[in-house]
Formats: sequence, C-alpha cells, structure tokens
Amino acid sequence: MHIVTVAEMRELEAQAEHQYGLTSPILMRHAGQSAADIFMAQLLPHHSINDLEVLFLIGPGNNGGDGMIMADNLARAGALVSLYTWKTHELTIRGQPIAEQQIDKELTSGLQSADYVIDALLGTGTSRPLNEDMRALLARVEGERKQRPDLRVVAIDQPTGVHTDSGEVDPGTLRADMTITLACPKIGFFFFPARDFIGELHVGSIALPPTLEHNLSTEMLNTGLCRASLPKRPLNSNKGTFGKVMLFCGSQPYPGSAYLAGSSAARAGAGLITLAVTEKMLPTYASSFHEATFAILPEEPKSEISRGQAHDRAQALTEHLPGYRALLMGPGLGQSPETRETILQVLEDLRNQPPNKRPRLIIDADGLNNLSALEHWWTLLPEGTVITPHPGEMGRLCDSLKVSGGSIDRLQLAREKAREWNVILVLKGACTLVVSPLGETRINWKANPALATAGTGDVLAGMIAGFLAQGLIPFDAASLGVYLHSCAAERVSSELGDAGLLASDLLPQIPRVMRDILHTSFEEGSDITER
Ligand SMILES: NC(=O)C1=CN([C@@H]2O[C@H](COP(=O)(O)OP(=O)(O)OC[C@H]3O[C@@H](n4cnc5c(N)ncnc54)[C@H](O)[C@@H]3O)[C@@H](O)[C@H]2O)[C@@H](O)CC1
Ligand SMILES: Nc1ncnc2c1ncn2[C@@H]1O[C@H](COP(=O)(O)OP(=O)(O)O)[C@@H](O)[C@H]1O
Ligand SMILES: [K+]
Repeated sequence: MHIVTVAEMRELEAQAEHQYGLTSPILMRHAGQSAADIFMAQLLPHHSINDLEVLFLIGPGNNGGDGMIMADNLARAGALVSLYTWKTHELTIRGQPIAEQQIDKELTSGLQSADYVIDALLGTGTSRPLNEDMRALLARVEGERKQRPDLRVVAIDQPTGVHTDSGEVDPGTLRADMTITLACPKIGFFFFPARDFIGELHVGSIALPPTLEHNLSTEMLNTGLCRASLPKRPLNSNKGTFGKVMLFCGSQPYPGSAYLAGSSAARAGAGLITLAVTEKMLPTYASSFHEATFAILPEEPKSEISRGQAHDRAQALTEHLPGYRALLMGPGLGQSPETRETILQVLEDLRNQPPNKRPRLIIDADGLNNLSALEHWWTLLPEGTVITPHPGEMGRLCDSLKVSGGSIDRLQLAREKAREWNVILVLKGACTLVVSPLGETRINWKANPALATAGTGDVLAGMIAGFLAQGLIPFDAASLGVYLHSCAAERVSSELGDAGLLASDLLPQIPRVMRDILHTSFEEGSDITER
C-alpha cells in the first residue's frame, strides 16, 4: 500500500480521469460508499446501524462531498443521520431541514445524542489555518466528548486541521478515534504530532486502478507486503535451508544483547546461531543460550591497543564465516579502541570477499557508535549493509546532528543518508523508516510505547539477521524485521498494556506473528491497524 503526498494524490486523481475517465464525482461516489462500508464493519459490538445516531460535519470541498455520500449510504442502511453544513450553517435531521432560528439549539441537542460525529470538513485541500468558527465547531464536539467519552469521532480522509504533508496540526484539530483515509494513507500521518490525532487507521477504496501507483516509492509496511516476503518453509528442509547467523555482539557489561539478538534470529527462523565470544564469556552464554554454537575469540587486552591482537580477534571471527549467510555486529560490544579496531578488520575482510561468498551484514548499536568516530565510515561497508540506528545513533553518524524522533525532517534525512552512505537504513522509533539507497521507503504505522525499553533494539537487529540468513534481500529482511517486531510488541502489549514489556517477552511472539500474517485474511485497500 503506497503512502502519498498531497501532490501525488492529486496526480493520481488527475491520471485516473485522464487515462480511465474516472471523474471526480465517480471517485467520490466510491469514496463515500467505501467509507460507509468500513464504518459499518467497524461499529462497536453494542452498536447496530439501525437507529444509530450519526452527526456529519460537512465542509465546503470534496471532503464534504465524500461525507454527503457516506451519509446517504448510512441513512439507507438505517442510521439516524444529521448533516450540518459548515459554510452555509444549515442543518438537516433525517432529511428534514431545520429552520434557521432553531439550528443552534438543534445542533447542540444533536451533538448530545450522537453516537458518532463524522468529520468531513476538510481533507487534502486544506490551504490555511482553520477559520475561528471551524475551530469553534470542532471545540464543541471536543467539549461534548469530554462530558461523554463514549462519543466517537470518525475523520474522513484525514482529521480536519492536520497538515497532510508535514504532520503538523492546527490548534483546533479534533483527535479522531478512527480515520478512514481514501485511496492511500497520507505521508503526514506518519509524523508527529499528526500521528497522535489519527486514531485507528483504515484505508478506503476510491477504485483507482493499481497501475496508476507504479511511480510511487513510499509504502506502508503491512501484512500483505510482509507476507509476500516471509521465507517459505518447505517440508523437505533442514537447518542448512534456513541459513546460519554469526553474531559479534555482547561484552562483559552487556551480555544480554548477544542472547537477545541471537535468540531473535532463531525465533525468526534461522537454522543455526553462532556467538563469537571470548573464552571468559563463554560460560555466561553457554549456560543461558543452549541452542547457540560458539566461535571463540582471543581475550581483549587490558592495556594498550594492539593492532595485532585486534587482527587476531578479527581473524578468529572471519575464519568461521564461510558458510554463514548473515553477520550481526554491534549490540552490546562496547566502544573500546580494541573493539573498534576489530570491527574495522572484520569489515576489511568482508570487503575483500566476493559478494556472493560473504555473509550479509547488519550493524547496530555499538557497531554504529564505533564507526561514527571515524571519518567517512560508510566507505568501509560492504555493499548491501543494513544499519539500524535509533535517533541518537543516527545523530552521531551524522556528525552530532540532532535527529528528531518523528517529524518530516527525519524522512528527508533518512533518504539523503541512505543514498550517500549506500546502505539500507532502518531509522528506528515510533513509525520506523526503512530506506534503500535508491530512496525506496517503507514506513511502519505501528507506534507502541511498550517498545521503549532496553533490549528491544537487539531483538530487532537479531530478527533482521535471521531473515538475511534465510536469503531475503536486505531491504525485505529489514522491512519484515521492523514490521514483525512491532506486531510481536502489539501481541505483548495487548495483554500487558503500554508499560512493563521486557525485550525477552518479544521472543516467543515472533513465530506467532509469522504464523498470524500467513493466515490472517488481508485485502489490499482495507488494512486495519490497532490504534
Ligand atoms: N478530487 C477527487 O477526485 C477526490 C477527492 N476526494 C476527497 O476530496 C478531498 C479533497 O478535496 P478538495 O480539494 O475539495 O479539498 P477539501 O475538501 O479538503 O477542502 C477544500 C475547500 O476548503 C476550503 N478551505 C481550505 N482550507 C480551509 C480552512 N483552513 N478553513 C476553511 N476552509 C478551508 C477551500 O477554500 C476549499 O473550498 C480529499 O481529502 C478527499 O476527501 C475523494 O472523494 C476522492 C476523489
Ligand atoms: N514509541 C515507540 N513506538 C514504536 N516502536 C518503538 C517506540 N519506542 C521504541 N521503539 C522501538 O524499540 C526499539 C528500541 O531500539 P533501541 O533504542 O536500539 O534499544 P536497545 O538498544 O536498548 O535495544 C526500536 O526497534 C524502536 O523502533
Ligand atoms: K476530514
């Protein structure tokens, strides 16, 4: 499913008319019908469409037009529909126009008895800050919702006041419980603060022919996309079928990282997991991670940095690499000069191997922190490397730039840097971005504060390594890892809530979410998210 800017949406509509004769009224008829269908399918269990009271706020443009058609469909299905037309200040209740002097009073009582308010005031044509009287109207709805939290607000195409491209919001914007967006999700929904105003996101159809979308390069991660790249599990398989992962992760202060990342790679389906550890650390890992095998590295010297010893460590690691399809470096490694030198030696060795012989590389956490201390570090990476910085690590990689957690600048930066560094860049956070060097972009809709806890990044890195080992191309392995990681978190937080998730809670959920996406029915055009 593609994500669009306003300009791209307008171009799609223009091409729909130009190439297929799909005029605006035709698209709008589909839009209104589809919004009504989604609305009815999502009604709360205690609601039935018969006698449901729905108040529509109708704006001056096509967004209002969508609302009118949706209203007509709901009325025919049995709902009690009121329509308030903002510009002309007209009100009809069940098709009956209300006399001018009664409108204010009737609107108040309509609001008080409504089960749902439909925001069809403004959509992608919003061109200026909201008028004061529109803000006042939205504030009336918000006031009523404060009194009566069961009043639900559904936005058509987008909540009025959201800036469709930048994700900024007007101070008058009414938070939607559900947004039924049309044709494609809009890019601004994936940035903050807008992300908080969307509620559950549903995507309605306006019957655009899919071929029109071939030029679009930004996609939403969803079940359909990820199902297509999920590795197949043939009956006649063995552990070699699913690839080996080597992890150069963990150190004395951070032993958990290697365990979490290695277990995640195995839970994601990789055939064999090997941890490259020193002899001293071996008992720690061997006693807690029974399924892993080990590559033993020379101890790190306590005093001087020695290139020779770093070389020996790197060699001990790279000698093990033939036959491995993925190498994860970084989580929990620490930032000693010795470790940095070892990483550099390993990278050099990888670059010297023919691409079809070397494992796919993913670098996370301290792997990135060590690199960021070096000039032009990206020139050291083999082709096709995946890197997974959080905003802090991204800032360090960009010469101490401050990287925002969720605004549009983050997307621009990610695109620019994925191209410049020639990497598959996973910029983590709420609504994680996955960007290829060519600028192809996939964005995760799912935001979940339960994931904001130590170790969840190690799990993500391990999952991506596990998918690389199973032969996925790096862009797909990164996308699948990001999406399934957030689905696993959703499973945990549906039971625990928004706090208290342990990174290790994600592990047993990984196979379950892989099973879920294989078996959940998914229709393109109606992806549904949790919140
Ligand atoms: N054009 C098409 O082919 C389709 C359009 N669709 C719908 O149409 C919407 C876009 O339609 P429009 O381009 O008519 O735009 P809108 O319906 O978003 O609004 C445009 C109108 O609002 C006014 N306006 C803009 N900013 C305002 C503000 N801050 N306060 C008050 N008035 C303001 C403009 O002067 C104009 O009259 C989409 O969001 C979607 O809902 C869908 O029906 C699908 C097909
Ligand atoms: N609010 C949030 N919504 C969605 N995902 C989040 C949120 N906060 C954190 N995450 C995810 O949790 C993980 C945290 O990774 P990271 O910061 O590297 O942690 P660590 O290094 O401790 O493992 C990332 O995948 C990130 O996208
Ligand atoms: K709207």
